[in-house]
Amino acid sequence: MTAETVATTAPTAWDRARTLMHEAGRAGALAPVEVPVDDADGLTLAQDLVTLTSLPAFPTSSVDGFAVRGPAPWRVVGKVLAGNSPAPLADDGTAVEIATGGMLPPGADAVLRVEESTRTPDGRITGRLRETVEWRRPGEEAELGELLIPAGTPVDPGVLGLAASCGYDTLAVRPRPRAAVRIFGDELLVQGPPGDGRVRDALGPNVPALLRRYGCQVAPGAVVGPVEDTLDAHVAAIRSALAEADLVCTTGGTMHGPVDHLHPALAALGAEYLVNTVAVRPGFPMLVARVTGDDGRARFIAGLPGNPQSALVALASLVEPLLAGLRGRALPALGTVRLAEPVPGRGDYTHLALVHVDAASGTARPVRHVGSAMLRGLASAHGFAAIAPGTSGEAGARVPFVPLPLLPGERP
Ligand SMILES: Nc1nc2c(c(=O)[nH]1)N[C@H]1C(S)=C(S)[C@@H](COP(=O)(O)OP(=O)(O)OC[C@H]3O[C@@H](n4cnc5c(N)ncnc54)[C@H](O)[C@@H]3O)O[C@H]1N2
Ligand code: MOO
Repeated sequence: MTAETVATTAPTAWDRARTLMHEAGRAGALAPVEVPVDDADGLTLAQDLVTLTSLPAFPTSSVDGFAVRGPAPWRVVGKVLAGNSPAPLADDGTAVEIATGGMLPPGADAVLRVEESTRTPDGRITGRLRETVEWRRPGEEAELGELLIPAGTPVDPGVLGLAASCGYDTLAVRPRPRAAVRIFGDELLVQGPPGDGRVRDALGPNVPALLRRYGCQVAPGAVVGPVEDTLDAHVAAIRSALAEADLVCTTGGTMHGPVDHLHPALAALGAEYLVNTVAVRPGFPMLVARVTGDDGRARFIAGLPGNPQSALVALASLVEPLLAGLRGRALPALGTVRLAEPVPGRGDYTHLALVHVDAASGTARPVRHVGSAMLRGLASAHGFAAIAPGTSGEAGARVPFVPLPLLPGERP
């Protein structure tokens, strides 16, 4: 389907559109790069994390005390701190003082806790050994060569720590996709209150912030708008964005009004539609197209509708799965919520209804102010409850849930 085809094609079913986007992203997944472990947070593993040593790599005391050999009492013959490589304990009745994390000397057969030790009159130590083992044996956590985490897993601080602890200096990861944003609409103001037919650009601040939360890098200068409402200006704006980005998000102009130039601009750029309209409300005229660069690599253009809530629906429905694919990640799984109140369906379309989720009970309640031109409901919601085509959401029903990319502590 080329961009000459006007939107007379049937809209793609919403769940199908998510899968299509993820597949297209995977087909164009960004090439892996090798980065220092410290720089990998938030990226995606492009290699299996296989441990380079046993964990622990050597037997380590798990308490401060004495590593002993044979029966009590013991003569203290040395000291082992964490980081030392100790000499063997050669004789029964000897011990070394040992710190937590210290390597157990060969020959030691138990560790006595310092607080459970006493001195004998001749200066030896004695005490009753616990039944439990007071050191960690090599390989207890992982054996050398064991697969700890598979490629495709998001890297988070836990993964970083594990990678370092089992010997990695660098990791092969898929980088953050580079995103650019082009805002269309001559009616938009970029400062001051709206009035006299002009509205404030809400998407210039909103879309780049969301793209970052979906894992993109958005360079300074990568957000441009409002772009003049002419076809030439649209083509030039998208072309300059394609030169610097893996994903270009445009806002507005997805319909076929007198100043909606997106479709003709895509045709002029030789773009190929992957999805052109989706059977979802709000957000129906959303689209994603692909162009192949001179370097043979695919780049993507996501046409987000101008109505602000619809733009966000398009990000959550198409762009998030596309980015997951580009980053080498799995299609984000949808959780579910239980509806606290009925939510109407939207006929043949999926209805994405903004809801507030009660953290304790997991139940979802529709928020108010949810017109597609509104942002008030969005700013108080946790995500969208998805009401399938041909159904309506009954109170008590469990339905799929598309979360907004919120951080811990937001929207308590
Ligand atoms: N004849 C029809 N008209 C419309 C239909 C339809 O089916 N038939 N669908 C409506 C739907 S649904 C949507 S969604 C919008 C999509 O329109 P566009 O993507 O072409 O967007 P615009 O026309 O440029 O703008 C729509 C609306 O949003 C405001 N807007 C645009 N950009 C911003 C921004 N950055 N910040 C804040 N507000 C913005 C703009 O002023 C308009 O009010 O089309 C319907 N029309
Ligand atoms: O897609 Mo439009 O969302 O209903 O405003």
